[in-house]
Amino acid sequence: MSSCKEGEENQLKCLWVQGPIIVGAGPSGLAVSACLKNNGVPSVILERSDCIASLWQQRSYNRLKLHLPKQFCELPLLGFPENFPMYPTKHQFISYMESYAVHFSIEPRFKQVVQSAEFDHISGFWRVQTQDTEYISRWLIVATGENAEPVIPEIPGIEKFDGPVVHTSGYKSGLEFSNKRVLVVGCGNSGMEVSLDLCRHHASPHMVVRNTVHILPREMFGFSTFGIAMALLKWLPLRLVDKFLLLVATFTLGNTDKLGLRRPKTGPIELKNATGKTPVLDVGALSQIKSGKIKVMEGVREITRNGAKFLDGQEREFDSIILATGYKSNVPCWLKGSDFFTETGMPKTPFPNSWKGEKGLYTVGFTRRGLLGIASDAVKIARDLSDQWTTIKDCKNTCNSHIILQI
Ligand SMILES: Cc1cc2nc3c(=O)[nH]c(=O)nc-3n(C[C@H](O)[C@H](O)[C@H](O)COP(=O)(O)OP(=O)(O)OC[C@H]3O[C@@H](n4cnc5c(N)ncnc54)[C@H](O)[C@@H]3O)c2cc1C
Ligand SMILES: NC(=O)C1=CN([C@@H]2O[C@H](COP(=O)(O)OP(=O)(O)OC[C@H]3O[C@@H](n4cnc5c(N)ncnc54)[C@H](OP(=O)(O)O)[C@@H]3O)[C@@H](O)[C@H]2O)C=CC1
Ligand SMILES: O=C(O)C(=O)Cc1c[nH]c2ccccc12
Repeated sequence: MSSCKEGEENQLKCLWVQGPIIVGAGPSGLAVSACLKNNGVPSVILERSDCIASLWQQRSYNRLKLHLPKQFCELPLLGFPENFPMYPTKHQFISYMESYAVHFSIEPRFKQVVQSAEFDHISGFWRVQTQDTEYISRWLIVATGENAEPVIPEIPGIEKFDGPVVHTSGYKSGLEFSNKRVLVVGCGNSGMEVSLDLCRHHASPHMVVRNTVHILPREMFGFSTFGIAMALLKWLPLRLVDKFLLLVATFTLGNTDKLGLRRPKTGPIELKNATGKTPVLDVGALSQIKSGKIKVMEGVREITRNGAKFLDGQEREFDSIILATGYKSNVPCWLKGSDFFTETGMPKTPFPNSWKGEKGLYTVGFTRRGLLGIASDAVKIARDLSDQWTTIKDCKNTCNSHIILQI
C-alpha cells in the first residue's frame, strides 16, 4: 500500500491498495483474504469494529453454538481443530477464526468505518472512504454480511414502555432477566434460543409469533437434519426433500400448529433458498413451549407503559422486551452508483452467481447459505481475481505502465 496524499488538516489520507479492498472482517472477509493470499494476491481488510468477527465477539449471546455440524461451518484451507465437538460453541468458533487470521497473517485495519465506496469511471479505480482515509483499488470485495444491522421494527406504543427494550444482538444472557416477565418479539432461531435461555434463568418468556414458521429437529435418526437434507438434495428434487423433512419433523415433534407454530405452505429448504428465511433448528425451545414455560403469543397490537396488547385481545404485563426481529444488510448506506444490489442490500443476481459484479466488484457472504455459502464465494472470488492479478503482474513486468506500477 502506498500513500498519495498524507493527512493535511481536515483532509482524508489517501492510500493506494495492493490487491483488492475487502470491507468487513467477519468470516467472509477472512475467508476471501486467506484464499487470495494462498493464490499470491495481497488484500486490505477494512473493519468498523476493533476486532475480527465482531458479530460473534460483540453482538451475540453467550450460550450461542453453531447449529449446523462443524463440517458445514469451516472456512476454506484450514479446518477446525480435531477436538472440536460436532456443534462448536461461539467461543470455540471465535478462537478458530482468531487462529485462522494468525495462520494466514491477516491483519485488518480496525476502526475503519466504510462510509462510501464508488467506482471512479475516469481513473477506473474504486474509491473507498472511511472516517479518515480514502483507499483506492482496482477491486472492491463487499464482505459486510447479511446481518450488518439489527432490524428494529416500529411497534405502536413501544416508546411508552417503561422497562428495557433490547435487540438480540445486545442480549448476552438471561441472568439479568431472572424472575422477570419478558416479551420476546420474533420466533426465528434467535427468538427461540433466547426464550430457551430465559427459561434456564427462571424468567418467564412470552414469544410473539405473528406469522408462520418451520421448526425442525436439529437431528433426525442421530444425523444432523441439515446434513441429511444436503445428502438427499444430491439425488432428489428439492420439494421431495422438503416433504421428507416435514414428514420426519411431524413424526418426531408432533403437530406444531397446535402450539401456535403454523407452518408455511412452502417447504423449509425451498423457503430458505427463495427468501432467506431460515427454518428453526430446535435445540430445546419446543419442549419448553409444550410444557408452557415459553408462552406463544399472537401478533402485538400495541405496547403500553407496562406491557402489551395482542391481536387476539389479550393484555399482559411485562418487565422487559427483547426484539428477536432479525438483521439486515447495510450495503445501500455506503455503496454508491452500483445497481448490483437491491434496495435491501442483497445482490440482484441469485446464487450461485451473486459473487461477481462489474468493474472489479465482488461479494462474499450474500448467498443466504451461511458459512457454507461464504466458503464457496471466497474460493470463486480468489480464483477469478488471481487470474487478473497474474495478468496485471505480467503486464507490469513488460509494459511499464505508470498506473499499474502504483498498485
Ligand atoms: C446469531 C447467528 C448465528 C449464526 N450461526 C450460523 C451457523 O451456525 N452456521 C452457519 O452456517 N451460519 C450461521 N449464521 C449465519 C452466518 O454464517 C454468520 O452470520 C456469519 O457471521 C456471516 O459472516 P459475514 O462475514 O458474512 O458477516 P459478519 O459476521 O456480520 O461480518 C461482517 C463484518 O463487516 C463489518 N462491517 C459492516 N459494515 C461495515 C462498514 N460499513 N465498514 C466496515 N466494516 C463493516 C462488521 O463489523 C462485521 O465484522 C449465523 C448468524 C447469526 C446472526
Ligand atoms: N445457533 C445458531 O446458529 C443461530 C443462528 N441464527 C441465524 O441468524 C440469522 C438471523 O436469525 P434471527 O435473528 O432469528 O432473525 P430471523 O430474520 O430469522 O427472524 C426474525 C423474526 O422476527 C419476526 N419479526 C420481525 N419483525 C417483527 C415484528 N414487527 N413483529 C413481530 N415479529 C417480527 C419475524 O417474523 P416474520 O417471519 O413474520 O417476519 C421472525 O420470526 C438466521 O439465519 C438464523 O438462522 C440465529 C440464532 C442462533
Ligand atoms: O444459520 C444460518 O443462518 C444459516 O444460514 C445456516 C443455514 C444455511 N442453510 C440452512 C438451511 C437450514 C437451516 C440453516 C441453514
